[in-house]
Amino acid sequence: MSDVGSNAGLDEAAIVRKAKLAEDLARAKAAGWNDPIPFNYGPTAGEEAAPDESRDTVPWLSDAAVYAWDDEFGDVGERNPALEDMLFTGEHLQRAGGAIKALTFDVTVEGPEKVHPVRNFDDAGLHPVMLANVKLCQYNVPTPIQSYCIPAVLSGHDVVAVAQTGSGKTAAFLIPILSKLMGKARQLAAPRPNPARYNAATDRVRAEPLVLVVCPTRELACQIFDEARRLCYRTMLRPCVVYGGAPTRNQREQLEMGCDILIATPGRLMDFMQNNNLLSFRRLKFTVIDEADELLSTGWEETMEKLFQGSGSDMNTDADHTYLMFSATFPKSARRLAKEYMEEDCCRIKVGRVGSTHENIKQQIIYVDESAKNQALVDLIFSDEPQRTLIFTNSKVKCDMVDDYLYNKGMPVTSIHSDRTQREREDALRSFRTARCPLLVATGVTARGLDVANVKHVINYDLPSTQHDGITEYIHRIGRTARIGNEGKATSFFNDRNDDIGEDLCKILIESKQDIPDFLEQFKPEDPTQIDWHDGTDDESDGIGGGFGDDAGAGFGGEATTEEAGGEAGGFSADDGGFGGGGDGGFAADDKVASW
Ligand SMILES: Nc1ncnc2c1ncn2[C@@H]1O[C@H](COP(=O)(O)OP(=O)(O)OP(=O)(O)O)[C@@H](O)[C@H]1O
Repeated sequence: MSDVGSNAGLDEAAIVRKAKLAEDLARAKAAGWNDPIPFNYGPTAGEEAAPDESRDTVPWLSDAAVYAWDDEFGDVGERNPALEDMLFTGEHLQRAGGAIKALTFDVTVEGPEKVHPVRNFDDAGLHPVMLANVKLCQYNVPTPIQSYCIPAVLSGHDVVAVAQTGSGKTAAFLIPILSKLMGKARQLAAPRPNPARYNAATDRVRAEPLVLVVCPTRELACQIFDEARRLCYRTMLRPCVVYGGAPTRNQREQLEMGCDILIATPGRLMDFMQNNNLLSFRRLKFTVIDEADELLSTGWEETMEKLFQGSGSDMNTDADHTYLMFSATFPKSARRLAKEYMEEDCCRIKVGRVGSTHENIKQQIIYVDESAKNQALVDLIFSDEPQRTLIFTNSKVKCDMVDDYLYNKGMPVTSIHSDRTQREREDALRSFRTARCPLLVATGVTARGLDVANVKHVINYDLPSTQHDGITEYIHRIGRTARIGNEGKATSFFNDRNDDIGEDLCKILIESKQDIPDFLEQFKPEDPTQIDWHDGTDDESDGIGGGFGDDAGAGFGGEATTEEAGGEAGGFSADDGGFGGGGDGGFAADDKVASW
C-alpha cells in the first residue's frame, strides 16, 4: 500500500510515483470520492490476523443482539425501543424502489393442490406479532414469490421455489415459518431457563432448534440471521447463526442460551452436529436450503444426506418435518439431485424463467483486452458519479491486484475473498455497507445472496467462465444491484477469452431486452424469438417431480397453474412504496397480479 508523506530518503522514481499518487488522490477527491482507507490484510490464508487498529473492531456478527424474552411476558414481549431502532431503522437498510418497467413474470405453481396467492400481508393469515414485524420492516406488499410461498408454507407443504435475485426469497420462507411457530412457541420450543435471568455459569442448555436454514456463504448466513432477528422481534423465538472462520466459542455460547432458529453454513454445522450435547435436531420442524443449487452441487452431499435422511443424527424424520429449497437459479443437474431429496408431491413455485434476470438491471458488455482492463476500470468508475460499486474478478490474486490498483489511484476501495480471515471479510463488508469504502472488489464468494442497499453498479472485471458456473454465476453477480424494485447497472468486460459464455450471455441480453454489441452478434441465436436454453431451464422433462413446467400441467399429477404476475390490476404503485396493491380478490389464472 502506498502513502503520501515526506520525500526524505526516496529515489527519483519513488518521488515521481508519490507525486502521481497525490495527483490521483486529488482527482478522486475532486470527483467526490471519499478518502481511501488502508486495510493491512494478514499475509496468511485462514489464520486470524493480529488486531489492526485501522480496522473496525466490532463484535462478531453472530453475537449481534437478539430480542431478550422474559417468561413474565404474556403472548407478546414488551417493546425494546433501542433494539427496534437497531433492527428496523438506519440508512443502510434495503428499501423497495419505485422502478417499475412493466415487468411481468409468469408465475408457475405446481403441486398437490392449488395455492391461493396472498395479495397483501393483512389478509395472509399471519400471526399478529409477525404482521407487526413485517410492518416494522416496511414491507408494504408481498413480492410475487412471497404471495405464493406464504400460503404454500402456511398450509404445510414442502416447497421448492425459484425467483429472480433480490425478489425477497428470504422473507418468503421466514415469514410463514416463523408466523406458524409464533402461536406454538411455548409448547414446541425446548425448555430453557428464563432468558431474562440467564446465568451463563449454571444455565447452559442444549440447542434444539425448530428451524434450520442452511446456506453456502458466511455473509449470507449473517444476512439471513439479521432478517430472522427482525422477524422474531417481541417473541420468545431465539435465532442463532453459526458459520466458519469466526470463533466457535462465541457461537457455542449463543447456542447454549437456547436456539429456536438456527442459520448455518454447512461446514460449521457439521462440526457442531458432532456434539450431541450441544446441538440436537430432534425437535426440528422446518429445514430450509437456501441457494439450493449451489449446496446440492458443491460437495456437500454428506451434509445434505444427513439433513434430509437423518442418517447418523437425531434428526426429526417424522412427517411433520417440512423441507424447503430456494434459489434464483436451478440448473438441471441440481434439479435432478433436488428431486431425490424432495417429496414427489412438493409444491413447486417459479417466478419467471428459472435462471432469468430482470429489466431493472441495465446490462452493458464492453470489449476490453486483458491488458487494458485496469485502465478501462478506472475510466468506467470515473465516467459516473461516486456510487456503491461491486467489482468481480475470477481469482483471489486478481482480486487483490485490482484492490491495490484502485487504492493506488486514490479510491476508497476494499476487497473480499475466501483467503481473507473472517474478521477481514466482515470488516470489508461493513465498510462497503456503510459506504466508508463504496468500492468492493470480490471473487464469486460474495456473489450469492449478498444484499447491500444501494449497489448502483456491478462490474464484471472478469466474466465468469463456463467452467465456473458461467451464466449462472453471471446472474447471481449482476443480481447484487437493482434489488427489490430498485434500478442499477451491470457492466462486463468481454474479450476473446470469454467466447465460451458468449452464447448464453446473448440469450440473457435478448431475454431482458438489452442491447447486443456488434462483437457478440456472432453468438446470437438464429431465431431470437425461439431461444433454446440448453441448460434445461426450459426443458421440464427431467426436473423436480416433473419440473417447473411453463406448460400448466406438464409432467404433474397434481394441479398446476400458470399465472402472469405483472401489469394492470396489481401493478406497482409508487405511492404505497411496495408491490402490487390495487385490484381486489384472489389471483385467478388469467389475473394480472403484483408486479415490481
Ligand atoms: N415485501 C417486501 N417489500 C419490500 N422489501 C422487501 C420485501 N421482502 C423483502 N424485502 C427486502 O428485499 C431485499 C432482498 O431480499 P432477499 O435478499 O431475500 O432477496 P433474494 O430473492 O433472496 O435475492 P438473492 O437471490 O440475490 O439471494 C432485502 O433487503 C429485504 O429486506
